[in-house]
Amino acid sequence: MELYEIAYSEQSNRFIIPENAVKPQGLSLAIGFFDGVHLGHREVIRRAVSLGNDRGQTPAVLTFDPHPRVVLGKDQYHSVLTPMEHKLELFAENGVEESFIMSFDKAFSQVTAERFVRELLLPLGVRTVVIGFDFRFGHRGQGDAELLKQAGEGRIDVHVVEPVYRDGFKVSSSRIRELLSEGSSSEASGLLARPYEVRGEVVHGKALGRQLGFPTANISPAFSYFLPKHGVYAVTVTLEDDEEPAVYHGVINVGLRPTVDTGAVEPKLEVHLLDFNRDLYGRNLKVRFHDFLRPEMKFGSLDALIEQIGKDAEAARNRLALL
Ligand SMILES: Cc1cc2nc3c(=O)[nH]c(=O)nc-3n(C[C@H](O)[C@H](O)[C@H](O)COP(=O)(O)O)c2cc1C
Ligand SMILES: Nc1ncnc2c1ncn2[C@@H]1O[C@H](COP(=O)(O)OP(=O)(O)O)[C@@H](O)[C@H]1O
Repeated sequence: MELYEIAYSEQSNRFIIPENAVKPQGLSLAIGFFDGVHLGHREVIRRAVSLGNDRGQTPAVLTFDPHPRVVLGKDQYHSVLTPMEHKLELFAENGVEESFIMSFDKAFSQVTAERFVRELLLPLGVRTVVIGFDFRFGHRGQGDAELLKQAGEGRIDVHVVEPVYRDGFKVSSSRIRELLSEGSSSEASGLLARPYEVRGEVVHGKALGRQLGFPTANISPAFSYFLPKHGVYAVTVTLEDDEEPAVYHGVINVGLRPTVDTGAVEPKLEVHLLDFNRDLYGRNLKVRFHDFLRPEMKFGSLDALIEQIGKDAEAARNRLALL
């Protein structure tokens, strides 16, 4: 998949479009923020890919970085379900051949919807656009499907994907956040069409884990992730830099470790891999959350904690055997 970065220059009052991004055969473009790349997003992307393939246009995605809410100051501590690097992988897996990352800053947020169409989409050679039912773009979100059609002057065929429902709920990034914060990780996986994933590097902890009989790799998240409800989960783990990445089974605790830490405010992610005994310091891990096993608790003694971790490991083993 090709990747292009697009910026809006406040100084010259125009979009900076890489020259090789413009393709004569035209683009079939899905536009959106796509946090989570969930079932609804996949439908938007799938439609752009299949229309592109039918029409001889290159299937492409245009997305924004960072999230508009962060730049516009509406959400200072915004956390994401899928950082850009992961989103791009999911786009490629779904048949996208070109991705455009529009750098979202204050200057771009002032650009009108008409100008976005005339000065970016048309010059890029966009012939087909697919958006979700609630997608808005341009200054103050004034752009919608109707405006896209008008500003495209008949040269852009616009498709709107209707909401996708699951179990009576509209699939959305906020529904997925809600499910994750309730510990409903397997329901969240259903909406994501994959288990929720967090990536990060293994850092040193208090070296207590080995003493307890359960070494735990402490993960420092590589991005500002939305974290699931504090508690214990059955997880699968891949070591990113392994030549032939194997999938390991494990059990993770996400939380403040009230038994061993007092007054911690930053949640920790600590994973114990089953049937595994290797040094992981400095390695990059991908952790996939399967079942929620139990909430985090404060134990009266380390022995009680150790006993419970043993049970958690067995529960994870049993759940993951069913995968
Ligand atoms: C499966 C699992 C479950 C855990 N559950 C809890 C818990 O309920 N309460 C708690 O205070 N700590 C819990 N912990 C965290 C342990 O207290 C922590 O991993 C241990 O103290 C090791 O610390 P270290 O990695 O800094 O050496 C859990 C850890 C694991 C691996
Ligand atoms: N089965 C395993 N699961 C997780 N980490 C393991 C495992 N076996 C060995 N390790 C290693 O042990 C480290 C964790 O040991 P621990 O005593 O909990 O120390 P700390 O939490 O201070 O890093 C991991 O970072 C990893 O390098």
